[in-house]
Amino acid sequence: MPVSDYELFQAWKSVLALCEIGPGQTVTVLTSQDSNEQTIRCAILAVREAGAVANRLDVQPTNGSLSLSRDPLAFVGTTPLTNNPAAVAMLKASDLVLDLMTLLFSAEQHDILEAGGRILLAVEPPEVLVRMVPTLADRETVLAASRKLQAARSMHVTSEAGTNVTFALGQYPMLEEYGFVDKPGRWDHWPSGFLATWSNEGSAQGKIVLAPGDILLPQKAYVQQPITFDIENGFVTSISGGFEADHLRDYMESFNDPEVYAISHIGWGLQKRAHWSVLGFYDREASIGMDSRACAGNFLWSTGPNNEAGGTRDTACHIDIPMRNCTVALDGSPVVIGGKLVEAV
Ligand SMILES: O=c1ccc(O)c[nH]1
Repeated sequence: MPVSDYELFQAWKSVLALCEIGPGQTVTVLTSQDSNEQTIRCAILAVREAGAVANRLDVQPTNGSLSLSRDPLAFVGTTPLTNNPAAVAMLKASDLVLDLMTLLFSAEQHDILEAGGRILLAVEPPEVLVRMVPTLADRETVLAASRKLQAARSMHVTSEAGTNVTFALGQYPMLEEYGFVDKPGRWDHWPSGFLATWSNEGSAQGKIVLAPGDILLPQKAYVQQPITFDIENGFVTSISGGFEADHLRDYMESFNDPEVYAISHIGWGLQKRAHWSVLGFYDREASIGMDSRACAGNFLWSTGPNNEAGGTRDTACHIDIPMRNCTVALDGSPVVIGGKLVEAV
């Protein structure tokens, strides 16, 4: 169901205020062929309303003939900024980049952030953006959880379906996603509301069992039958189950890259305005599935790259797997029990 330009304009206004955008600053809206026209229009209006310079950089799409999925997060690493120094220079010269295209997991995103830039990704449909406009309370929730994760040296995840996996922690930074970029060098994603990190290299050990209703992204599917992942020394060593396991294996094997089986970010959802059921109401290509990634109480793990965290793995294949009904414990202390957040007392 659509939202009006007025609603989306107001949402962008509040996001830009949280990003502390004002007169004297320059914002570049980065777009490509799949960018949403209403989002572009309302973002630029809101930037001008804030008194900042509004530029638009439209880049040519890439990877279309390489990726087996049209989801922008299905094939990561190379982007229209790869080997495009003129475009990177413009974005580095901007105080804020509104990424309506998807740079996530690219070396160029890293370069721009390293140079002190700020990047806010926003590619979900306008009504999803409006429903989950970020708030200062979202930031407090994510940062409070992050303080616990930063202090932890191990994460243990279990479920009645049979998941029993451990991760050593401490080698990599936090991925704190609360929907706005309030300081130089920061990337964030609107909508979001979840926390993650990467497990220490080679440390993930155990088994993850998907139960019916757990989600595969970019497949945008609720699994209907169990899928079992054996995990040894930080890599998935086997994927077993029925048709969905075969389909996932076939897709990952198509990259012909052993790094696709590496464990990527691990964490849990904190956003109470995100809902598990949303995926079932959207066409596969209409959304990238942020409700599934952010909904409060999920255990979100993933496979593939760790360059986002300063690691060396930059495989193009990234699978995000949000799970229900898990118990997530940090050094033995649970933050999620049976798929429900442990509310801070
Ligand atoms: O916001 C995101 C989206 C996808 C992902 O893998 C991480 N963070």
